[in-house]
Formats: sequence, structure tokens, C-alpha cells
Amino acid sequence: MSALASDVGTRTAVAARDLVKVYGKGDTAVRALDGVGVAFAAGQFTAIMGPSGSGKSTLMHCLAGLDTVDSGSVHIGQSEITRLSDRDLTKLRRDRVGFVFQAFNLLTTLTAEQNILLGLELAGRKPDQVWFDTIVDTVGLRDRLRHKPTELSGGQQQRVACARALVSKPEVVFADEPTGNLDSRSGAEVLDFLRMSVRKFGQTVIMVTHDPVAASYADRVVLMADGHLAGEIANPTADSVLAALRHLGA
Ligand SMILES: Nc1ncnc2c1ncn2[C@@H]1O[C@H](COP(=O)(O)OP(=O)(O)OP(=O)(O)O)[C@@H](O)[C@H]1O
Repeated sequence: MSALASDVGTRTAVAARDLVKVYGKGDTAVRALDGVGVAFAAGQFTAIMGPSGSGKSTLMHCLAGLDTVDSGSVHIGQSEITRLSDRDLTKLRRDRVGFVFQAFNLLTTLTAEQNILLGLELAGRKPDQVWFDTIVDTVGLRDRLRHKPTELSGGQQQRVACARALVSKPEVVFADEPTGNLDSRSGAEVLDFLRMSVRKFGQTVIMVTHDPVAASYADRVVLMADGHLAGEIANPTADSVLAALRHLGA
């Protein structure tokens, strides 16, 4: 069992308290987050869902330190990221957080292997070869490591992005619509990998998705509506998620 796996269920990986985020001013102001409090346990796979405009992306961006909040706090582990300077926040995102985006965001001039290792290199850290090999074999990229992104399918590119997110053993991986640009088979492979990274390696994953099938891979679904938390579902199925979304009018 990895060090991460031994933490399962004993630790809060990410916590938000009374989060408020307002876009714009005066008559046109939008309260994208209107007092959100939510905690994410270490070693769990959580999906954030809700109708369009309910605040899912804003919540994820604030949790990950990609956007500032108007009030409230976010902790990643023991660090209150809402109090960090820009410099410290950049360092925390680089060293302690992994990201998977809908658009893959790979560098086209680098090979798959170079893309996976770039973040560690920029941080001046040496990759753990055993861990690198474990990830590469788990995502099934061994024979694609020397390929450039344009020589890979969308699903393979997203698996490179997943490997890149995990190679630094981050405290949490944030995935923003990771299957949004993939066909259902490639999407299932990416979701299988994210779930395996949680079950087998004790990783913590927080994913925004519109897709009830994608959400059914998670251990827990957190529902948003109008900038509020509108409930949650443990051990979700595609049907239970769909029913909850219908109830919210999505
Ligand atoms: N940069 C911005 N400037 C102004 N308003 C914004 C901005 N970003 C988001 N909003 C508004 O904040 C609210 C929440 O948006 P957010 O993108 O977080 O919702 P979402 O649930 O992720 O939506 P979707 O499912 O459509 O991606 C929406 O009303 C949106 O229009």
C-alpha cells in the first residue's frame, strides 16, 4: 500500500468554508458562489455536478487556487490557500496539485514522456522511476512515450495528461470535464484510470462533469445549484445522479 493509501478516510484533503465569489458589480453582479462549505476526504473520488451556471467550475477554480475568492477560506491539507501570496500559490499548485483539463493542454513540441515529466523538471525534482513506470503501465502508454501529441488519439492524449497530473504524487488531482472531448470508450478508459488511481494508489480526485455516467465512477457526488450546495449522493449510479439532476431542474 502506498503512503497515500494509508491516509484513506483519516484526513481531509481539501476543505472550503463559507466561500463567496461574485463576478461583476452592481446590477450585473453574479454570486457564482454564495456561501459554499464542503470538505473532500483524502483517498476519495468526488464528482461536482449541477445545472449549467450553478457554479461548478467557479468552485473548482477556487478550490484549486486558480481563482481568488471574495470571502471564505480554502484549505489544501494544512495550508490555507486563500491566504497565500501569488508566488506561494504558484508553488503550491506546482508541487502539491495535479490538473486534468477538458482540452488536454499538452505541449505539442514535446513527446508524451517529456510532457509527463515537464512539471517535475520545472520544479527541479527528480522523477521516482518506479512510480513513473507504474503510472505509464497503468494508463497503457508504454509504447507511446516517444510520440508527440499530434500522433496520439484524444483518449491517449488525455491519458498522458492524467499521467502528468499524477507523476508528482500530488495531494489532490482536479479534473475539469476530463471526458468532455472524448468518445464514450476513451472517456471510460480515462475514468477507469482516475478511479484506479484512487482505489489502488490512494489518490484524491475532484472532478467537474456534466455526464451522469462519468459521475457514477466517483465515490460521492456533490450537487450545486445557484451557487449553493444542493445535496450529495454517496456511491452514485448514473440513474441516481440523473434523478437528482432532474430534481434540480438541470
Ligand atoms: N469570468 C466571469 N465573469 C462573469 N460571470 C461569470 C464568470 N465566470 C462565471 N460567471 C458566472 O458565474 C456563474 C457560475 O458559472 P460557472 O462557470 O461556475 O458555472 P458552471 O456550473 O460551471 O456552468 P457550466 O456547467 O455551464 O460550465 C454563471 O452565472 C456564470 O455566468
